[in-house]
Amino acid sequence: MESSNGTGLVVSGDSSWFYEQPLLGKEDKEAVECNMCGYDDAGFWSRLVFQWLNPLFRRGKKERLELAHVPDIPRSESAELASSSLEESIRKHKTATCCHGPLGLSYGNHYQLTEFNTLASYLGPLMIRYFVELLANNSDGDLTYRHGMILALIFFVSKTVESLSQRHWYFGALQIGVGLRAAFTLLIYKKCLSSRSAGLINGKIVNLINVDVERVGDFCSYMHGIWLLPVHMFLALVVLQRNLGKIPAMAALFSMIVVMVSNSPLAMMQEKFQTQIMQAKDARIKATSEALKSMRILKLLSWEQSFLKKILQLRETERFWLKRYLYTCSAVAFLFWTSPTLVSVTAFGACIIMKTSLTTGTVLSALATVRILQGPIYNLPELISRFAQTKVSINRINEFLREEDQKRLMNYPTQGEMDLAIDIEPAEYAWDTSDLTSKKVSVSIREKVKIMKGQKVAVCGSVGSGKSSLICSILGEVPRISGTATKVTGTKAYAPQSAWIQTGTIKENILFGRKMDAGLYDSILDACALKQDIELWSDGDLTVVGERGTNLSGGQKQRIQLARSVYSDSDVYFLDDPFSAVDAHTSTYLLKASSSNGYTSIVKSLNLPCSLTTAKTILLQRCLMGLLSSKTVVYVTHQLELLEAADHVLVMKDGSMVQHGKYKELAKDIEGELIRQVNAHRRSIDHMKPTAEEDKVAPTRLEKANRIDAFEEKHPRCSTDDNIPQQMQDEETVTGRVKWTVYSVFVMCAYKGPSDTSLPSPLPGTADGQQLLDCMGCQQR
Ligand SMILES: Nc1ncnc2c1ncn2[C@@H]1O[C@H](COP(=O)(O)OP(=O)(O)OP(=O)(O)O)[C@@H](O)[C@H]1O
Repeated sequence: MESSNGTGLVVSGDSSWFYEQPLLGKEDKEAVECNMCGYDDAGFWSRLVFQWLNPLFRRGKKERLELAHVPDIPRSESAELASSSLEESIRKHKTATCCHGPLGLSYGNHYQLTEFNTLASYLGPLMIRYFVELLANNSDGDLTYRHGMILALIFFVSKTVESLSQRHWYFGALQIGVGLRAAFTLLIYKKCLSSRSAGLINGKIVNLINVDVERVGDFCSYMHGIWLLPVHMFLALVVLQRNLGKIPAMAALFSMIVVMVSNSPLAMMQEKFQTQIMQAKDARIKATSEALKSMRILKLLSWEQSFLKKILQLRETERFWLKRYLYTCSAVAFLFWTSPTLVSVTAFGACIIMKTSLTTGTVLSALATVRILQGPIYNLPELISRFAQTKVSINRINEFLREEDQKRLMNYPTQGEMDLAIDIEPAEYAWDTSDLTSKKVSVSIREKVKIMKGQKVAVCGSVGSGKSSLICSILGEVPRISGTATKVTGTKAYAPQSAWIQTGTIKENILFGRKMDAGLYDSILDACALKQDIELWSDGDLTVVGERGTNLSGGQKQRIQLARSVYSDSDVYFLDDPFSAVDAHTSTYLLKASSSNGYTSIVKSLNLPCSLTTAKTILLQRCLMGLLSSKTVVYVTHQLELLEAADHVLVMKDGSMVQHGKYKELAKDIEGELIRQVNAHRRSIDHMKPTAEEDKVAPTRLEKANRIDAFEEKHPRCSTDDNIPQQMQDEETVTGRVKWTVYSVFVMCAYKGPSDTSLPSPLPGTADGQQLLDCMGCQQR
């Protein structure tokens, strides 16, 4: 059994899940050819020295590299494979913290690589002493020559092993990181499709993918740092003890610990400033996107200046924290670059006190050892903080992946219920379940309601009475806090009140990955009153809509979304006031069309005062009686004239379903909520109706519609839809080197002139100078 929604994402009811990404571009032939020559075909040597990348570099030398030129990911590294093994592992261990499980083999190789790298890196400092002593001895002879050659060979082999193992270690870490990122992203994506309350956690999902998954992936590059630090310290102590003796080695160890400890508060400050920066950034991005989204309204109301002021204020706050963060970074960098000097001074100081004799060989060996230790010492606080952050992220992902699935709520008809489409059970639902002690019930259903296949169910109620929430509850989007879940049999299509449009052509948005059926497509365009819009655009249904349909009117978006839902050919339809945003132009067209194709009787019988209301009613009527006549449809409507035609009416008041049944039965209860609403609706219609005198002078609605239409035909520019940009403008990209003027403008803007440019990095510069002086001093000695 299969379930789909208005977004076109199709979910199968069995254990296999599949996804449609209809708007993704197709790969070009050249790209496919180029992708053949990748990592997969590479032999041992090619992989060892990364020779398989050479064709790409050669191409990059000749022309600008495009994404299509980058070799494809090998099958063994594909997201599908990674996610299925991760899923399997999570199923076995019942937690996402076991994410290393499926990647165990790669981790095993990794440990060996890091061990090789660490051991090889200390061979150099250990051998320097012998090499210098050999050169200082100056005694010639075959033995010295042979010793020299052996030492040189050891240096060469150790450096080669160190370099290759380090490259493969980093490459492997990135591979694991990217694999984990892809696997987790796919799992979260799958979970979004099956999750019971995806609507509520949209922001959370974005954070899970953007922040948490990213963090887990990044941690792979750092994960060995924690266990490697003691190994580094042990090896360094061994080398120092051999060269300088026990006490200077202990003094060096002490100063290493001091550097690490003094690094910690700085790392904590960095973390705190980073949090503040992120909060300030969130606030600025929120305000900026709000302003950009409503730019037209801002301009119409001349609010540009006040919004600009608000955004500048937020930028100032962000800059404030960024400045502090960068100063802390400078202090950390200072500590990083001076730590070898501090450790060497302590070690050599201890040597002087202990009167240990120092030779050029021992000094150079000790300096090289301390230099290697610099990285692990510096990285420790960051490693600890990353470890903690990654643990939090994995827990968050774990929690999300363990949430209840929609799949479990899907029900299959039993033998006696073959004709049952929706079985609404008494239950309570709440949008916000964060505070369970004072939970506010959003939807309350007190009685069972059985809806049979093919029935049309109208949901009515005043504004904010919970009609949309009821639909979402039936769909399982609102968390259930008590009672039994509603069962929906068959595939579902949902058209929400606020339309969702994806960037692409109108046609792609309607088909949404399904095969083209010209007859059905045409009849859907007609039923959803989209034909006249498509005729207006020069590219017809191939017109590209902007991001989230920015160049479409609200009514057009709603009708495209409805067309998509109808095209999905589902069993049960949930339409949430699908024509709430019908525009005047469409209503004019519909009224005109209805007078010529048999809908005049409907128009007259409804006796509605306003062309918009009439148009909405006709549209809904056309959809329900036409294309969806054999389907089960639950629709929210404010057109109470249509309630009589519905097989079942659900009446909502203050979040509760207060009445349900056939219209005629409900209408008998003159004290009931339905009659109260119908009367209020009639009163508002009467209020809008012209008086008898006005009627004499006023033209009929159809005449009026025809006049408007004639005017629009004469003056096409006045049409609401005519000024839609026909094509999305392609983003302008410039290629080549960044010009020096760009750097100079940046320097001038950022630091108010070149004189200030050295400000952010004077300390590391000093440290470098110190290092240089140190080495020179050593040479002198
Ligand atoms: N996604 C949501 N998250 C949290 N609360 C929501 C959400 N959607 C609706 N609500 C709340 O549920 C209540 C009922 O809103 P709902 O949209 O269901 O009413 P409605 O009858 O459909 O209104 P309208 O006629 O304007 O469409 C409101 O108080 C609203 O704030």
